[in-house]
Amino acid sequence: MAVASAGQLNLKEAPAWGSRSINCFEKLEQIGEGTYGQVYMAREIQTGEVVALKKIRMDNEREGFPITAIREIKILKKLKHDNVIKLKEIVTSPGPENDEQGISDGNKYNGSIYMVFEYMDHDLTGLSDRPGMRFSIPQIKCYMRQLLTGLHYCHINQVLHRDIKGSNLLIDNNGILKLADFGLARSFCSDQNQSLTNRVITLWYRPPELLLGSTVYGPAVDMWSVGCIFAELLNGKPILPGKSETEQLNKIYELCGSPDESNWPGVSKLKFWPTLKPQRPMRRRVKEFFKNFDKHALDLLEKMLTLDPSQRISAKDALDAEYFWTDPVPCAPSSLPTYEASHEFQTKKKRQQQRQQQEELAKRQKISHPQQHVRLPPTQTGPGHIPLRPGPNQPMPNPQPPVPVGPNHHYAAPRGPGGGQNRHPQGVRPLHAGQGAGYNTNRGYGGPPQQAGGYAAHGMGNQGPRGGAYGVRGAGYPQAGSYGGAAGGRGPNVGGGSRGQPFGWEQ
Ligand SMILES: Nc1ncnc2c1ncn2[C@@H]1O[C@H](COP(=O)(O)OP(=O)(O)OP(=O)(O)O)[C@@H](O)[C@H]1O
Repeated sequence: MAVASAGQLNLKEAPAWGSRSINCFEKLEQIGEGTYGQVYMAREIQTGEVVALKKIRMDNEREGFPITAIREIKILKKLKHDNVIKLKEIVTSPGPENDEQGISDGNKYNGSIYMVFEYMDHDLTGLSDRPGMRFSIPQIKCYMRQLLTGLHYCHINQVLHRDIKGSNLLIDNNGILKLADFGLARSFCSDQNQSLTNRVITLWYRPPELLLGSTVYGPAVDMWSVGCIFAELLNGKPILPGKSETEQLNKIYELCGSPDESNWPGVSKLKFWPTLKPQRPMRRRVKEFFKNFDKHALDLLEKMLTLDPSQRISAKDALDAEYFWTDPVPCAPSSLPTYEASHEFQTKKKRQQQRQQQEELAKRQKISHPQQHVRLPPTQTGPGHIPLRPGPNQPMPNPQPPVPVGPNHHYAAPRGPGGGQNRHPQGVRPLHAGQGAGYNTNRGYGGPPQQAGGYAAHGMGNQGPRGGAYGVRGAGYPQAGSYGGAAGGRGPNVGGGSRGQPFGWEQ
């Protein structure tokens, strides 16, 4: 697997704009709806190849072509890795287009522009939300390792993703996971304290340094999000589903303890410290909240959810963590089961329809408790396998739900070496407001409601640094147990990346 050396990217080179028309493709169905525009599954007429078309929304753009799209194209043209989505080409439509209802897309620039991507069968959120879906521990390890491998590649190529969340992690039916949606990504210089906006990353996955107003930062911001995804996979639902930035920080304090100058030197100098600092000292309770996670999973999680970004584990070091090297080791992607296509947009739509039907039924029956959406924790068996009977390590109900994630939440029980459990939600996207903060890492790399607070919500081979082979599947693990929490959908993109705005000034 290609791991590019630092400096390999030339982000200044203009992307090669496609000369082909959208008419070379036949749209099959809509699979995504983002701040950016719609995403369609489509077929290339000549070759029959199935692709994903992402339409670049122009209607909000007072300043011409959106800078986020320019960044995404430039960055994706240069990133070439099995765990990063491949941008195949750009195509244009000759004139204004109509949607399925025949309504004009309102594009004052007449033509539309589409990014053509390789098609991926699922996103992690859509896959997780499939009814009855449960991941196995080797499967979670497999996804986590691919996520870290792709992110490590981005970081050594001086690209920050800045919107890691389940719906931006695409998975195909060969078990390959790819990082997607580079609309908020930025190139960064590890040796310069460039100021970047702190209004990035979907709220639930946003690290404390950004919430506290830091504008000089680096790869550690993505590693916080990875920690949230990891815990969510093991936990069965999002771990920090804040509804506002203040609530988000409070949830972080409750879980990770209160930051202070002793555990995070410099924290009290951050812009929003005076208003958003913890109201009382709180102790770190990660181990307590997730006591059913196995030891190696917890060790790694602790290092990802480290408050001080300069002490947070890097993607490279995470790949070396014992977690990935103890049984059950990550399974090979090709050994994972295949699933019917599942994208967040579709699973959400299906859920909405189901809810409506249930509400109607309840109205008719004068009962008002429509069923909540439930996510299941991981199994302890092989990938994708649903045991018929719970095993001895069935997850125990948490006596006191640690993180305010929802009613009836049960955590999966610890299992043998290396186990975890999982599942998750989503968040909101920040608007780029403005600048960035410092990032002081000692490390090698240069080191969610959906909108809140005025933001627009809106290979494998995958070997880690140790290069080991995939191996053992975790056969014979006991089932992780039932998971009762309501998944609560994907959270607010509160303050996530600012996509729907004029962007020229955003960092
Ligand atoms: N290459 C692809 N293959 C299959 N599905 C895709 C692909 N790219 C995107 N999608 C689907 O479309 C959704 C939205 O895509 P993307 O995140 O790139 O758009 P966006 O406008 O930036 O959305 P958001 O504002 O939610 O981040 C994804 O979550 C995924 O379900």
